[in-house]
Amino acid sequence: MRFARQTISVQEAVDKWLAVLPTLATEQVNIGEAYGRILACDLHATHDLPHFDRSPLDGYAVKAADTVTASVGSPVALRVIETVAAGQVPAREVMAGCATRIMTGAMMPEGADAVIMFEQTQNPGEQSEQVWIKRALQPGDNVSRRGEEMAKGTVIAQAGERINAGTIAILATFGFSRVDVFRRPRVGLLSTGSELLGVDEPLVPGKIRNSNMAMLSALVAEAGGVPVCFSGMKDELAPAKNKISEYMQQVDVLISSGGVSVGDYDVIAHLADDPDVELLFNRVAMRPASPTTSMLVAGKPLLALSGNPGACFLGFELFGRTAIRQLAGEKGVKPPIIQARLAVPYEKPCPYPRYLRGKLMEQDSVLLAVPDFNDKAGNLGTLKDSECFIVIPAGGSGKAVGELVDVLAHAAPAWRKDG
Ligand SMILES: Nc1nc2c(c(=O)[nH]1)N[C@H]1C(S)=C(S)[C@@H](COP(=O)(O)OP(=O)(O)OC[C@H]3O[C@@H](n4cnc5c(N)ncnc54)[C@H](O)[C@@H]3O)O[C@H]1N2
Ligand code: MOO
Ligand SMILES: [Mg+2]
Repeated sequence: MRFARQTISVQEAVDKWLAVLPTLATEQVNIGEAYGRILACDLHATHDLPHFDRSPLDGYAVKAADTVTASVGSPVALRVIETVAAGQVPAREVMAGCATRIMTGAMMPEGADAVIMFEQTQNPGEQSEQVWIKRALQPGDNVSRRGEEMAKGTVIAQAGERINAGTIAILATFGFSRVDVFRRPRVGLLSTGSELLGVDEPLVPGKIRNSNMAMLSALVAEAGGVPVCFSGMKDELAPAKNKISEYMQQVDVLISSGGVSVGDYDVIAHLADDPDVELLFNRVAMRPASPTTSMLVAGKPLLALSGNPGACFLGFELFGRTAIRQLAGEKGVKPPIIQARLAVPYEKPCPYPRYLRGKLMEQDSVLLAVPDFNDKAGNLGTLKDSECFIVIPAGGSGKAVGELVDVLAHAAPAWRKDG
């Protein structure tokens, strides 16, 4: 099994992997904790929006018919009968020849069918009993009608949507102080490698500090999962098998790093021979991260990423992030592929599509993809700068400068990052 591997495409592998993931239960949370969670049911408008006719301007509510002859040279005089602030209910009906002084957001008085802004009136002093209208209005001018934006019952958000600040505004408007969301997936993290030291341990010859575990924990949290960090495993098969079975009981999905290649001590690769393991794939047509493996262990999903930090990062973005988002109930989790022009040539031929980390930038209205040439799978210094993967197709001799390439964006572009 370790050596005889069947290679499948990234697309096939992602589909196979996502297909085995369960759907998680739902729970109710307060609106204050809903940001970033995934809605578990469709939400409908509980009332018309707005739910009363209102003024979108500071001005005067009038009968449009009273203003038909009004112009700058020949303004029309109306009698001001009342002032209405936002939050108040008008007391008086606007009759012919009258106007109500009205503020932005205030309820329209009966009888009025248009609003004129202060700037198009004359002598609009607060105490004035008369106002001169300098413009003719049509019925409905400058009035936000009841239900204009949404009618009661309209679907305002759908199950599977990630709740962002805009969703929160809608929830608040319609009085949803509690909301049904999917439970956050518990994501077990496991590193394999007898060479791994804790972050606070001193270096000794032949050993390295465990960076994948810390990186994956951050990536899992970023994707909306709850990272559950298990203690690292030595490259010893029998204890590794027991530990993996035990850990899997405690989480919705287990993500491991290392031990997936063909080395003598690659424990995850050996695991695939176990009778209660259903292997989904153990070789994907891509570089790096081709040995990325996934399997069901006693029915539970295990994503085994390769130990090389760059490959681990890419494997997480393609399979880990999508899995966490799908487990969390989100719809449309596959990263959209956009096209950009290659900013510099990439002329290395490759038997598999190569996923180059890079950045996106705009120059003269053209979207440019700028590869990171620190692309050895074992390198990690520039992972922090990665905004996207630039896909160089298999075969041929790479791509020339200016050629269109597929790009998978995975992080906020630099202009959206905090700080
Ligand atoms: N004969 C072959 N050898 C290798 C092949 C191959 O096809 N034939 N594939 C190579 C490729 S591609 C990759 S990727 C790696 C995959 O390695 P593993 O997933 O088995 O990972 P390890 O062997 O455990 O480690 C690889 C590398 O990464 C370092 N590492 C491991 N874990 C961590 C961690 N938690 N934090 C930081 N760095 C880590 C480890 O020390 C190794 O240097 O196999 C190639 N070999
Ligand atoms: O898949 Mo490996 O990460 O190319 O080194
Ligand atoms: Mg190995």
